[in-house]
Formats: sequence, C-alpha cells, structure tokens
Amino acid sequence: MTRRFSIRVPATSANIGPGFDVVGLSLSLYLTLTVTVPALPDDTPYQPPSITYSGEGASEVPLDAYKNLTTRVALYVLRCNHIPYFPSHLTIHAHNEIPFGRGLGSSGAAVIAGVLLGNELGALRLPVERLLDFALMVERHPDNVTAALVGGFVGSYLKELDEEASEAASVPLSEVLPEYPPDAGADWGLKPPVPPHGIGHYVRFGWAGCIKAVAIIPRFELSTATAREVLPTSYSRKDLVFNLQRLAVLTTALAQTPPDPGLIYEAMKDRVHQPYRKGLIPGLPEVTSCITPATHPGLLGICLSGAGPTILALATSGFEAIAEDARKIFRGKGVEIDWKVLEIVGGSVVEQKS
Ligand SMILES: Nc1ncnc2c1ncn2[C@@H]1O[C@H](COP(=O)(O)OP(=O)(O)O)[C@@H](O)[C@H]1O
Ligand SMILES: N[C@@H](CCOP(=O)(O)O)C(=O)O
Repeated sequence: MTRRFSIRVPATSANIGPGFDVVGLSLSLYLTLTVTVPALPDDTPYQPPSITYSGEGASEVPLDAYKNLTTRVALYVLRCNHIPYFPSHLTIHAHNEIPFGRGLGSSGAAVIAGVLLGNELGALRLPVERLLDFALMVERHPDNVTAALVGGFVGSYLKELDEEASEAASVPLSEVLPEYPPDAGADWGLKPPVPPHGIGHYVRFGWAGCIKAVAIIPRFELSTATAREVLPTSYSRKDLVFNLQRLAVLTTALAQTPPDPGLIYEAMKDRVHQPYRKGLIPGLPEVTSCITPATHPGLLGICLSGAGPTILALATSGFEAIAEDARKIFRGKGVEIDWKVLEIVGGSVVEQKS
C-alpha cells in the first residue's frame, strides 16, 4: 500500500542571551515535508527520490537527494540501521517558512526533519533519545536540534563520552554525511559512523503562556559557522560567572506569571557570544541596549537569536513598538529588517496520512 506522511519541524531560537549552546526555544515557523512512498511491483526498476521545494531558501537548496541536507541525514540514519538506500520512487515536497542563516535554526530543523524522515522510511521506531544522538552527530551544539525535536523552552548538555565513543562522535561531518553518488546502488562500501548512545540529555523548563517572541530579522544572512569563528576559545571567570548567574535565574523567571521584566531584562544579558558577534551585526549593541522595559512597556528582555543576525525580543505586549524602533536603529546602520510575532510551540510532529 502506498504510504503518505508529513513531518513538521519548528524553527528555534538558541542561547536566549546567557545560555550559549545550552538553551533553545521552539517557535511558530515550520519546515514541513510531505512524503509519499509508493507501493510498486517487485520488478519496477529503482528510481532515486524526487524532491520539490517551496518557500524560504527555494532558490538555493539542492534538490538532489544525495546533496540535500535533509535527505542526506535521512540516508545516514537508514545506513546506520542497515538499510542502504531510499525506497524507490520516493517523493518529498518540502515547504519551508524558516529563513536561512538568520539565527532561527533552519539547519537544525533540516537535520531533525532528516532524522525523522530516516526513522519513518526505515520504520525504525527509534526513541527520542536515539533520534537526538543522530542529530547530534551532524549538528554538534544541542540547543537548536533538541528544541526543534521536543519543543518548548529546553536546556540540554552533551554527555562526556569515553574514549572510544568520543572518537566515534568526532568523525568529520563530511564522513557522517558523504554526498553519496546517485548511481552507486546499494553497495557504497563506506560504513557510516554509528552514533554512540546517549550523547545528549535535556530538560524542558516551564514557560509563561503570555510571553511571545518578536523576531526582528535583518535582510542578510550570517552563517552559524562564520559567527562561531569569531568567538574566543577561553573566557575569564568573571564573564562565565556573569552568564551562569543570569542563566540560572532566567530558566525559572520565564515560567513565572506574571513575568518580571526587572528580573528578566538583566538575566538575558550575555558576555560569552554577543560581544564578539557585534562586528558581524551592525546595530546589535544599540538595539539590545536602547530597547528596554522602561522605554517599551511589555518588553521583558532582548538578545541575539542563535548566532544572529536576528534579534529576539521576549514580550507580553507592545510588539509593534519594539519592532519598529528596532527597525529605526537598524536602518541607521544601513540594515533593513522584517519582523514577526511568534508563539512558543511544541516539538516536531510526524503525521500519517491515509
Ligand atoms: N530546509 C533545508 N533544506 C536543506 N538545507 C537547509 C535547509 N535549511 C537550512 N539548510 C542549510 O543550512 C544553512 C543555514 O544554516 P546555518 O548557517 O546554521 O543558519 P541557521 O541554522 O541559523 O539558519 C543553509 O544555507 C542551507 O545550506
Ligand atoms: N549556540 C549556537 C546556536 C546557533 O543557532 P543558529 O540558529 O544561528 O544556527 C551559536 O550561538 O552558535
């Protein structure tokens, strides 16, 4: 019987100020795959997947299943589970609302979509923890992928692995995700590195339902890799303590009703990544320091979203004033923006269609 299913993965905002590589928030923009696996007579010649794509990134995303990030991740999951190739005549339509390279977790969503696709195509029934292991072999910071998979406001850490497991987990991404040749058939020779078990661990924090996220999205891309290259490799104790103090308070403060702007605004400050990224994002220090709960009633706190360039303002009201004043500051620096008010949503959903 022909199988049809959809996979819907949310956008995410990582860090939320002091929680660099630790916390993530799932947001109401989605990457949605609609998948069909036709039932075919046994003697039908093999045909590789056909991908169509609409929405954000449509002009740049590869439609070759052996080059596309999502399908390469799916094939990696299948191959680690002894299934060497995609089902024949597979069709996938991807519709994407998450802008590329803006700090809203587009690559994390593509990776989670791929892990869930592999899990469905192979009927693997992997538990959430194992799905996360696969995602963490590809995207090494857990904040985006964990929030995209399980949803909500999430904190995660990577387990320290023993020597053998760390070696397996430190395989270069090019080996985890080789660009398999489309005509190579079932016997590619290369054995994929199977992830160690239990790489990532997470907990979901509470979230006060009245808090929404205003995403202020500059009209330029900044790759996460570039925005990580500018970070130092060591920090002063003073700066680490500054962030730890704020993160500890923030994870509970965002669950309280009514939320306290006096507590949250200060708790969303950061000294680990934002100061080093300001050279890549004109207007970043001005937007985060000029828009405050005193000047903008309803604002709780403001930070860089993920690696940027998007700015995330958490607020209970006054969304338009926050975003339009951020627009003025960015415009003064020659940067145009778009903005959206987003909800905090649940995690990825796989739905079988009849
Ligand atoms: N839906 C998708 N399908 C395929 N590739 C994607 C998809 N979404 C993102 N990517 C890849 O991820 C890149 C962006 O990743 P990254 O620099 O980490 O930024 P961010 O995750 O903040 O949007 C894109 O340029 C593209 O190569
Ligand atoms: N902790 C990471 C988060 C990157 O998120 P993205 O949405 O920009 O990919 C970082 O700050 O580098």
